[in-house]
Amino acid sequence: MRKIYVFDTTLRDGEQSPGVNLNTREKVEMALQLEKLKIDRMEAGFPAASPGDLAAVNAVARAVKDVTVIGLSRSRESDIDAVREALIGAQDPCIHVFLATSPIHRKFKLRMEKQQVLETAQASIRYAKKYFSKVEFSLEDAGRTELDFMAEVVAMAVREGASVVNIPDTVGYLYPSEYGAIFKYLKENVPDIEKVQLSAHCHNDLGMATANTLAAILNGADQIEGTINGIGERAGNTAIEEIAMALETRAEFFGAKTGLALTEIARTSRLVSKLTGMVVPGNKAIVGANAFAHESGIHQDGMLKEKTTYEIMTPESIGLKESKLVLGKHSGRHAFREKLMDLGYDLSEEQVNEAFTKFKVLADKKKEVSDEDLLALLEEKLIDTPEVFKLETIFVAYGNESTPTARVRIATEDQTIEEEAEGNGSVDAIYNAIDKVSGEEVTLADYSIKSVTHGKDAQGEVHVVLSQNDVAAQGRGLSTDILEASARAYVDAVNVLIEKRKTFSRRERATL
Ligand SMILES: CC(=O)SCCNC(=O)CCNC(=O)[C@H](O)C(C)(C)COP(=O)(O)OP(=O)(O)OC[C@H]1O[C@@H](n2cnc3c(N)ncnc32)[C@H](O)[C@@H]1OP(=O)(O)O
Ligand SMILES: CC(C)C(=O)C(=O)O
Ligand SMILES: [Mg+2]
Repeated sequence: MRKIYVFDTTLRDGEQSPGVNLNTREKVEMALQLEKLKIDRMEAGFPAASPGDLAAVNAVARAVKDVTVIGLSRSRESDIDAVREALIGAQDPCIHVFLATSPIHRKFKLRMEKQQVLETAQASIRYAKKYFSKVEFSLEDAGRTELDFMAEVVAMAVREGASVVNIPDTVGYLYPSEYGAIFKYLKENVPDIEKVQLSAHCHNDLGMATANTLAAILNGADQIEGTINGIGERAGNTAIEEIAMALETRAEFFGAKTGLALTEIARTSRLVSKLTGMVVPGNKAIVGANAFAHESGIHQDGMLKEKTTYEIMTPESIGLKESKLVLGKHSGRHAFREKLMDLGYDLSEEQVNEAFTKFKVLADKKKEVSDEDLLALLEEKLIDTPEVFKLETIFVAYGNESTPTARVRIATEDQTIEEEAEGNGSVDAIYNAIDKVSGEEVTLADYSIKSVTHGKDAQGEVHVVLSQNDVAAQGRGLSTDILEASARAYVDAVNVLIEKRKTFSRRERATL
């Protein structure tokens, strides 16, 4: 299998993303992660840009051990000197010199004729070769350069001893077959072309950076340049993770692979996003949050039966834990039942159907139904919580100069129990009395009350959350009297808690 060298320019072209500015510490942190990803070459910055960038490139050069560290330079001696200074201490230094070759850039930007471009590039490669054994030369805007002139410049770079010649589609203008054809043309028309590695460097202005880079590989490119998450100037650069996974997933088609440690992809992507502040879109290939998430019922059913029905690569292969089945309005019963099992609810067919109907009503109102939504849905008597305790009566004695006292009568399956207790307030007294009846040791984790109708006789709804060890349960009580609503909510939560405890121990037994 042919090896494709990976030239990462996250720290240089990636940093050219508007609004991104990495300090030395951040560049070093990223460089060390890129080293773990096992990229071959790393462009750490543009030392002539500022003293800060020069220092950052130097810090990276000294920090990484197993990667070639590269500094970018215009075709000017002063820029080359800046790279020399920046790469002091690098284990394997390389300089990247560039000059634009297209008619538009020659005429308007450089104000140079073809001959002048050729001579300037030649002089800079010669100067760079005095100090570096590895020199990469880029023909900026090669994509819009006349083929014969491009071949002339590439031939000169080969003669001058460049180790890599890069053919950038600087403005993301080309279509894959056109870009691929350039590599084929150079291979066939430039003498001694085998003495250099040919490199592909694409931008994503028309969304074709990945396709163009793959076309270059199919036509003999030895190296690809890109960034993690595809960040970079304007619409960004080729996303390295997309190339690596395309080659991996379609190895039989491309016959080439990178040497990347693929399981470091997700971690590297998260770090780049964190340090640059550039959020990865959910639908971004490979590293977007939805890249391994499935929402629709037919897909989820397929996934549950056989993952390869809807996944061409595994989340594990890029260092993620597992695929996600997201519950939403397009989901079906298979995924719904699976989720209930995950949450510890082993329900009958009839109960699942009842819960599923209510879930669809909720899913119509919400974009995504979370685990918490489902738990609330289930606890709202979607499963019949058996009433272990049934509140029959309460009596409360309260005076502002006496200790509140409550008496409750509660029925169980085979008896009726009455208990009395005092408390700091009326609700506290009621809850102490209920605790005496149930014998459960619980903590009141939350208590809230709201009126659900209007007027003086409004109904009050009390919501409580009780906890016991790792189990939490919610209860609701409704009454025109808030003390009764409080008592009902508490008894309801105790019943839910007892039922949940049973479910959890069933599940634990099942996993033993
Ligand atoms: C396609 C790419 O991504 S190329 C890399 C782009 N990255 C950057 O530009 C980031 C770093 N750049 C900078 O910090 C600044 O532009 C600097 C320090 C390099 C130069 O700043 P200044 O000297 O103020 O020049 P400025 O940026 O305004 O103009 C660029 C000059 O370089 C010239 N130039 C552009 N490319 C090259 C080149 N490859 N070789 C030689 N000269 C070049 C331009 O023609 C222009 O020259 P002029 O002043 O004679 O007209
Ligand atoms: C400096 C060069 C290689 C570049 O980034 C481009 O042409 O896009
Ligand atoms: Mg670029």
